[in-house]
Amino acid sequence: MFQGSLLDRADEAGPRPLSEARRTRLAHGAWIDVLPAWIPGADALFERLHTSVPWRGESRRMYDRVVDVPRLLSFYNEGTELPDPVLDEAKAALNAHYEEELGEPFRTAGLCLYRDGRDSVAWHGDRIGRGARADTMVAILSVGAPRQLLLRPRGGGPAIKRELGHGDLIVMGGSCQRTWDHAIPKSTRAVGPRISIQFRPRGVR
Ligand SMILES: O=C(O)CCC(=O)C(=O)O
Ligand SMILES: [Fe+2]
Repeated sequence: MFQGSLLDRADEAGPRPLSEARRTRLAHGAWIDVLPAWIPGADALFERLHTSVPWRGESRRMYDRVVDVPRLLSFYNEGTELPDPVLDEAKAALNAHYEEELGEPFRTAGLCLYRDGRDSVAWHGDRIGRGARADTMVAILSVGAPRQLLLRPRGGGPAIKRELGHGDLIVMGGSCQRTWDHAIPKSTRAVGPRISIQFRPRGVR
């Protein structure tokens, strides 16, 4: 389906079919699919997103203080144009592969920019919406510097770790958002910027 598409780059291997993603079943009905180096042209995509996305800082109330969220954000709701055609193609490919299992399409895209190792996301599940109650999927495309994604069962138990590298895809599925938490920890090493693109169905945040 990518023939002649924007994801094709003559100088690189073509995009890997999503059927090559490896599924790991986790406890409590959660699973992750991982497909390293999913998209070609990741360098150019990173550069375009880094410069053209209207990145915003956010602050959140934490107990009695207001603190800056340690990353920059940009959210593309359904019905709004994605910031890059490669993201439209990525979403279409994800829907072609996952929509039947998911029961609905991915519709929104949340983008995060981790400027360096001090940026992070704390332990959480995507439970603002339906992910708190129902099985769902969150598909994350990473570009830029590799960072660790940690996952741990909410009820306690050891964490698992996956390095998310340039062009990699991870899909969290099943009960993952309500029975597991995930985090991108800060890194004390010198790391360059990373952009993550999270595709979610309607009503999942
Ligand atoms: O940056 C990532 O890969 C994870 C981001 C995340 O968990 C979120 O925005 O909910
Ligand atoms: Fe998340």
